[in-house]
Amino acid sequence: MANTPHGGILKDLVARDEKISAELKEESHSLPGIVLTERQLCDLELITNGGFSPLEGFMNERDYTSVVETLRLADGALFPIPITLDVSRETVERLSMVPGARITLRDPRDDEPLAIFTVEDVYTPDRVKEAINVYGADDPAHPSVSYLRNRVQDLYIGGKVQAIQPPSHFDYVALRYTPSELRSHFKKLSWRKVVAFQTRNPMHRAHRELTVRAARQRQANVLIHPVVGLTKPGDVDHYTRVRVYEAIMAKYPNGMGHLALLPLAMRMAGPREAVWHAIIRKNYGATHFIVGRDHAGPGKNSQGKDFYGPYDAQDLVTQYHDELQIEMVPFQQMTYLPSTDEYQPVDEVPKGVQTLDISGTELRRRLRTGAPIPDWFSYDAVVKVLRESYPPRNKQGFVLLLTGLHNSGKDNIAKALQVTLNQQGGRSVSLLLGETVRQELSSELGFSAEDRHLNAQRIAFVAAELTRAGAAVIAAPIAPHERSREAVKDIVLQSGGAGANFFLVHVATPLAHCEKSDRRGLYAKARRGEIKGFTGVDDVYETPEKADITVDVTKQSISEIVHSILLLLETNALL
Ligand SMILES: Nc1ncnc2c1ncn2[C@@H]1O[C@H](COP(=O)(O)OS(=O)(=O)O)[C@@H](OP(=O)(O)O)[C@H]1O
Repeated sequence: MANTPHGGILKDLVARDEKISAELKEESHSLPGIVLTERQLCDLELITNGGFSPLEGFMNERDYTSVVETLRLADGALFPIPITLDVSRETVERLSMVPGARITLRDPRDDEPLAIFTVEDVYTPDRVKEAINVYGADDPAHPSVSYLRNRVQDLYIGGKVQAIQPPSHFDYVALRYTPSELRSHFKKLSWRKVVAFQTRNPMHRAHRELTVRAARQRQANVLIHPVVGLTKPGDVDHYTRVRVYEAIMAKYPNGMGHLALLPLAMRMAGPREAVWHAIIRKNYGATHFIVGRDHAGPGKNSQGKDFYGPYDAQDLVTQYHDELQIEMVPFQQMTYLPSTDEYQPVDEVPKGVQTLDISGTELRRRLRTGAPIPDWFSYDAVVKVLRESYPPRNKQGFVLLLTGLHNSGKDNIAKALQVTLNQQGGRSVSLLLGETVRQELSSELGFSAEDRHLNAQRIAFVAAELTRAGAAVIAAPIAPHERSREAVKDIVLQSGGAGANFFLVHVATPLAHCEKSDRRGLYAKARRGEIKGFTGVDDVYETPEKADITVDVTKQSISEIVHSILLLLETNALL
């Protein structure tokens, strides 16, 4: 038997409105619409599937103020996190959002109408109070306070929603359960007690041991219920995590555990968030809920101290225990005992018995360097998934941007490097010579500063896509402007995936040499005025301010230069 939903009734608005969804959809086409943010989309999904029961919409001013001040809705029901729909003043005016107005809420990914919202009120939130009461401090080091200050729009609109359809998902569809679906699943399997485990991190053996132990002690089953909506910036992406969870489910005793994904936008609100998580798990039918040490903690504040005490979350959940009607299971820190090859709660290990642990930082280091991760810590299948997503440096992609004057030798260095890297093997090597790019990608561009910048950005786009797939990219445009070279670096580092690396090589061969040895005669043509705006003749080449390495073919042979670039890669552990 699944647990009773919070407030007694599961507010499955999708099921409630199913009979009129076709009419609602028809109506939505003629209504003004707003495109939701990613966070609002996650919130709407949980409002309409019943995960946020007893909510039936976004909070009006009375509920919002009451939640911020007392952790309760205006009718007294416990609900610790404000669920609000923020819009700009301009939108409120443009769409005439007055009480009674109906508005279509649209999916930001495909513009599909998801719900119709009826405006109850429009109000100005007290952001400072919201930050202090909900997150504990008006400190922008807290990701939700920073979000509140920088991303949240001026006004909140309160009101109920009618569901047209749930947001569509194309990833891990079979693992996405609504509260009703999960409840049916528990019923089908005759699960009476279910211990839910919240996580936003990859799971290893210690997590498996602690959840199995929690379930055995209570003769319950386990629901692994990870968040795949929005988590803390910098977390492991959910694609990787779900593959990890799938791998670890196979390690549970037969029939004990079930994996379901939760499309929640976390707020990292520590104690209040733990109470909220308990309510959500109750709505999904769980009878027990594991609350961690520093549960949903955002890390350090701007003074370098933790935002919340390690047990604040457990204390607050305990405080509301009677109302919550879900049993809190305090997270037990598990540690490995090599002498008996088993895990035990840290506080139950007899004095003098050796224990082993690997910290998160150490694990990341081992993944980065390819160092072994022992069997006692994790499972081969889990490590394999993590290694695929976080390849060690010698498998990561990189971009070498060779910049220099025409005929500076950059093309010859690039080609020689390509051959040398191909000889080493292990990565596919791509060469983006200036002239090739001009022919294949930028044939309509000229040599104005703007066109050169655009050309550089196209190179960066291609290079980032290739590095993300683990390739070595050698790009050799003239790239005469600092701004363009910086742009290439930014694009590669931002879009090139977790392990993108960028190096700037300045081929600083003096102009006189470039010109004298130019067998194609381009400099001569430029001097005669037959080519206008030629770099080094009548157009500027800005010397790079921060090259990783500077080379010059009048001082070194091509093979010496290639060797020094290989040493640069070697020093960075990329070879
Ligand atoms: N006005 C002018 N200035 C500079 N270069 C010129 C110009 N017109 C044509 N070319 C030839 O175009 C080749 C490719 O230039 P790039 O795309 O590398 O230049 S840039 O990075 O966009 O500045 C470049 O060849 P490489 O230096 O061999 O790549 C030049 O030969």
